[in-house]
Amino acid sequence: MAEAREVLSVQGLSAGWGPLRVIHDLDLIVKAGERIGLVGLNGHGKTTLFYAIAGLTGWQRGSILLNGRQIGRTRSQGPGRYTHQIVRQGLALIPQGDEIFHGLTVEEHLDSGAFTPRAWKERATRKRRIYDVFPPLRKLSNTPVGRLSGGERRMVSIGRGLMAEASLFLVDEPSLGLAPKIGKGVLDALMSIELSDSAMVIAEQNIALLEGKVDRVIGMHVGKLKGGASAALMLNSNRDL
Ligand SMILES: Nc1ncnc2c1ncn2[C@@H]1O[C@H](COP(=O)(O)OP(=O)(O)OP(=O)(O)O)[C@@H](O)[C@H]1O
Repeated sequence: MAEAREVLSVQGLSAGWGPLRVIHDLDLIVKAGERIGLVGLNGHGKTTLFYAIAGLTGWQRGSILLNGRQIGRTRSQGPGRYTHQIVRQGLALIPQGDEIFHGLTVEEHLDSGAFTPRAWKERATRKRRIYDVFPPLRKLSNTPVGRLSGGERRMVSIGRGLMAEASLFLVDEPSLGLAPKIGKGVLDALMSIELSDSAMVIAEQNIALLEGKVDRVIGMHVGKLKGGASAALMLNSNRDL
C-alpha cells in the first residue's frame, strides 16, 4: 500500500510571544487520515504550537509545510499577516472556548464556516454531516446561539470549523469548561468524523479522553514534543509534583 501523504511537516520550529520563547526547535509530521492527541499541562505550549502553524504567534522561525507548501515564516512576519493564505491552503483552527456571535442562529454559524466557494456550494451536505456528528444541533438550527447551553455552543463552534474545506483540523481543548459527560460526548463526536484525506490534531489536558481513541498521543512539555506512551507517563508524573 502507498505511504499516506504528509499533510503537515514541521521542522525546527521555534515560536513565542515578544521575548518569550514557548516552542523550542520542534519537529512534527502528521499524515493524511491520522487523528493525533496532543496532551500537556496548562501553559506548556499546545495553543502556541497551533497558533504558530496558523501564523498567529508574535514570532516564529523554522519550516512548516502544509500539503507540501511552505507556510512557515520568519521572525518579523507579524501575527496574522499570512493567516488568510494559510487557511486557504487547507488549515482549520478551532480555537479554545466558544468564539461565536450570540445573535446568529446555529445554521448561520455553520454557513459562516463554509467560506471557500466549493464549501459554500456544498454547504447543505456539509451541514447534514455536522448534524450527524452533533445530533442535538439539528433541532436547534434556527435558534440563536446565545440561547444554547455551554455544550451546545461548543458543538456549534467546532461544527463551524468542520464546515471548512480543510485538510488539517487543529482542535484546541474541545472539552475545556464542559461537564465531564458533555466533554466526553464532544470528544466522541470528534472521533466519529471520517477524515479520509485530511488529518486532525486534538489538544487536550485530559489524556483519558484520548487514549485508545486516537492513532497517536504526543505529549507536550515545556515547548517540546514527547511521543507515545511517554506522554501519559509524563503527564502522570507531572500531576504528582
Ligand atoms: N497571546 C499571547 N500573548 C502572550 N503570551 C502568550 C499568549 N498565548 C500564550 N502565551 C504564553 O505562552 C505560554 C504557553 O501558553 P499556551 O497557551 O501555548 O499553553 P497551552 O499548553 O496551550 O496551555 P492552555 O491549556 O492554557 O492553553 C504561556 O506562558 C502563556 O502565558
